[in-house]
Amino acid sequence: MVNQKYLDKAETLIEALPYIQRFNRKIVVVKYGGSAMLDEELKANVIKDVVLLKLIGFKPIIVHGGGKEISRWVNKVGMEPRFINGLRVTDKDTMEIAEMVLAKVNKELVTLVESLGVQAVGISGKDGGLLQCHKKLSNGEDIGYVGDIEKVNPKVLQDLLERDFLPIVFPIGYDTNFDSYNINADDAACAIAEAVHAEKLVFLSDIEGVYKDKDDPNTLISELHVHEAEKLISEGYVGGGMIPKLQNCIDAIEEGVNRVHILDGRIPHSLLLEIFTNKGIGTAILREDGEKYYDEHE
Ligand SMILES: Nc1ncnc2c1ncn2[C@@H]1O[C@H](COP(=O)(O)OP(=O)(O)O)[C@@H](O)[C@H]1O
Ligand SMILES: CC(=O)N[C@@H](CCC(=O)OP(=O)(O)O)C(=O)O
Repeated sequence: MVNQKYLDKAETLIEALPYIQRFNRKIVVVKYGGSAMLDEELKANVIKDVVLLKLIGFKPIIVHGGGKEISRWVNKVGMEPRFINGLRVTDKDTMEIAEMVLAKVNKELVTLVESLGVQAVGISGKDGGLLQCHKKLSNGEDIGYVGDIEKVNPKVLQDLLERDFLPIVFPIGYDTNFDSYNINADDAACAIAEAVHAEKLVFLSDIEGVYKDKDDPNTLISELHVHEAEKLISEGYVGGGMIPKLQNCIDAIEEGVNRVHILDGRIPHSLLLEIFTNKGIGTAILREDGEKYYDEHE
């Protein structure tokens, strides 16, 4: 008699079959940032998940941040990190630090992927003219070299995917004068997902998902249609970094990305759990005609 433990394993693999079929050769953009980047074990788990997606035939692209690491280095040189509406005030020195730190983080991620036997190429938004931007103002205020993405040239990503590399992107771009700009990583992930017509965009965040009441973790919302997400923003149910994150989710859906998800990057393997099971973790943002699964089935 075969041990039940092994039968359960086989069952788990079979359960994943429809999801593997659905996403075969499809592009999945994973935004990786926040605290999940600071913990080495979590980082290794996230990278293993993405490598697994790649090896079973998905086409993942990682877009990463590293805001906390940038702040650490800004502090190290005796400066004080400053944010306005979730965006880093970026003077020339901060710009230099941000680019250096993100490039370092980028190569660490490339190394992790390569060590698992998958070929990765780390690039910034400057490479191949991927992210062209102009200065972004915050409510009319100049906050330095912060970029608003104007144009995405996805050719470099398409070429890398075509040749079976796993692209890993960090959010620095330039304007038409070739001045460097620091771009919010959520904005970069959203713009890239739209430009490559991703099937799915996943934000690995520092929180479970979107709460109806931002101070009450018992109010996690599993699924949101675009108009409901807009209402949460306009009626003040979401605040802080969740406002631009949710707005990016709405934009991605409106620009044709099929599924957008906010997941808790602190939960080990949250990415795999979301893609391969119907356990419904985090918050899914759905097109208006997208059927809600959990309301209807649970
Ligand atoms: N309704 C809400 N639901 C969830 N998070 C919220 C809500 N309103 C405000 N937030 C805040 O938004 C934060 C997530 O945005 P952000 O810090 O930019 O994420 P990350 O750094 O992971 O990209 C949460 O940690 C939380 O403090
Ligand atoms: C303009 C701006 O704020 N850029 C971000 C870029 C990194 C980022 O977004 O990192 P997380 O995703 O880890 O927050 C910053 O300097 O922190």
